[in-house]
Amino acid sequence: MLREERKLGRNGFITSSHTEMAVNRWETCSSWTMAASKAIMASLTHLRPLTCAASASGSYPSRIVPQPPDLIKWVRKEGGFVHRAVTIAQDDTKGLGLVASEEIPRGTDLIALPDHIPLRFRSLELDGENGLDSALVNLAHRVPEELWAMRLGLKLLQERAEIGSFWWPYISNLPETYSVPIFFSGEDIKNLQYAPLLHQVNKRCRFLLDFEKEVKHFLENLKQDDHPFGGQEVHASSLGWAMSAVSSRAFRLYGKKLPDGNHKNIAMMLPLIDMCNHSFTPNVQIVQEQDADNVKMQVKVVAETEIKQDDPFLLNYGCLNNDLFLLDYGFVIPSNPYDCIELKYDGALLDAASKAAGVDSPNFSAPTPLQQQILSQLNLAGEASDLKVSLGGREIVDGRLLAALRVILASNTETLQNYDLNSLKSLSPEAPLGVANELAASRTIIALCVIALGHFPTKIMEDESLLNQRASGSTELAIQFRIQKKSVIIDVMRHLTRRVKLLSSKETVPAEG
Ligand SMILES: C[S@@+](CC[C@H](N)C(=O)[O-])C[C@H]1O[C@@H](n2cnc3c(N)ncnc32)[C@H](O)[C@@H]1O
Repeated sequence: MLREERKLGRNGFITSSHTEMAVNRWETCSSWTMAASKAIMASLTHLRPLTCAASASGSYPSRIVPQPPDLIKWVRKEGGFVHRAVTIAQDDTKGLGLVASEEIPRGTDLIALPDHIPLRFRSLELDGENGLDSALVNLAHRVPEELWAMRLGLKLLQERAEIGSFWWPYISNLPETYSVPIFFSGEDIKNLQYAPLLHQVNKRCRFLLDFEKEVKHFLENLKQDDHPFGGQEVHASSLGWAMSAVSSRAFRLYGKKLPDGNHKNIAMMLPLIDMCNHSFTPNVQIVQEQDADNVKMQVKVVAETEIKQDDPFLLNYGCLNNDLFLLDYGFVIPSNPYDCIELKYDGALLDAASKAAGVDSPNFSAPTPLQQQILSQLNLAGEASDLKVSLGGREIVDGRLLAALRVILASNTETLQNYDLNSLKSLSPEAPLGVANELAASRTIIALCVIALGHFPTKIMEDESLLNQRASGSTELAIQFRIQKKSVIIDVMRHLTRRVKLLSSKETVPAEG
């Protein structure tokens, strides 16, 4: 069957091949914090459509078509259930969202989507090689697993291109543009000031630019009938649009039960349900119901609390740090309790921090065999070591980093003979290796924070005054992101300063002879 195709026009589907590679040097961060001290950044910015005005600060991206069909009506027409109190409304800062038009008791079913409404990549799930999808399946297999959003994105692009697609009423309601950093200008990527995120953005841009070439080459040799996008070219910008649409809206739900009893995770886009915005204190949740044969599945949204009239319906997208919120969803959460900064465990750096904290000749660079053995158990030494550690988040200090600091700063290594790894990793009020050791470890972390802050080229006050000037949406987002990173560091310093004060008051003054 020859399928009718819709032109992949406008937004994200620019036919220009002028993909610019913004090459920047990352000069502000030394290797200890950063995976890449000189990151080459590829930016998709010049593929962004001129009409695009997405930003996190109140101007909303338009939808794919100016007046898309009524999504609620469509879901009902297709056999889904939508509670009469569910309405779509504009939020001040979050784009469109779902709002309650009347009070709703806890436990009420709000939306139910039958099995055929979610948009998923079924032939990929089956690993099928059949029919019209085979070219698409083949392309999807070239996408690394960690970029699962691009796999489903290929299916979304195909449906977007096809006139008469079942999902057109849903797709036409999708935002035309996304505020994720792959679409930032090179300058705004630099404005993030945080190399681990730059590294991720760079990786995604590189992937999209390379994948564009791979897709083009693959499609060149296909017959028109087998072409997944109706003969149309696909560019990095359209691939980026699709990847962002999926990463910011898709859910990974239970799929088929595997022979080992576990369920396969299946990514799917849930029309209407994906209009719910995020909160760490949600009032609705997603419930999945499988039929008896485990073949068909219904996805529901249920009120988790009582919901007042005019309240938004809010889902928790996950306990994520701001790197993931920005990369996948294009927004940053102020005072996010899960935000953290990433550091590399590095002996020379920790020696420097310890010295700055007043420790005499610390030996992070030359641990004793017993210390080395404990570092290996912490996975901070040895062949398969993982040197990424973090500050901030729920843990405040990464347990592995804390344990390593305590162990290396132990003045009497005999105290290590009967160590308990769990108590060494815990920032409980106890000082597992004594008060003096705890003080040295806490002060070293404070010094580490000072060094980390010093690597940001601007101070929070300067950032705040930049925010008060008129900036574009992506510049604002980048500045908000880096303010939050610096705030995480300051919060860790505050926490440890309080700890030092408390410990100092407990420290016994040695009696003079
Ligand atoms: C699943 S969609 C929710 C519906 C979306 N607001 C819309 O207009 O279609 C996720 C997107 O909503 C926005 N969003 C959701 N929760 C947010 C929040 N707490 N703060 C800012 N933006 C949010 C972000 O643009 C995010 O990528």
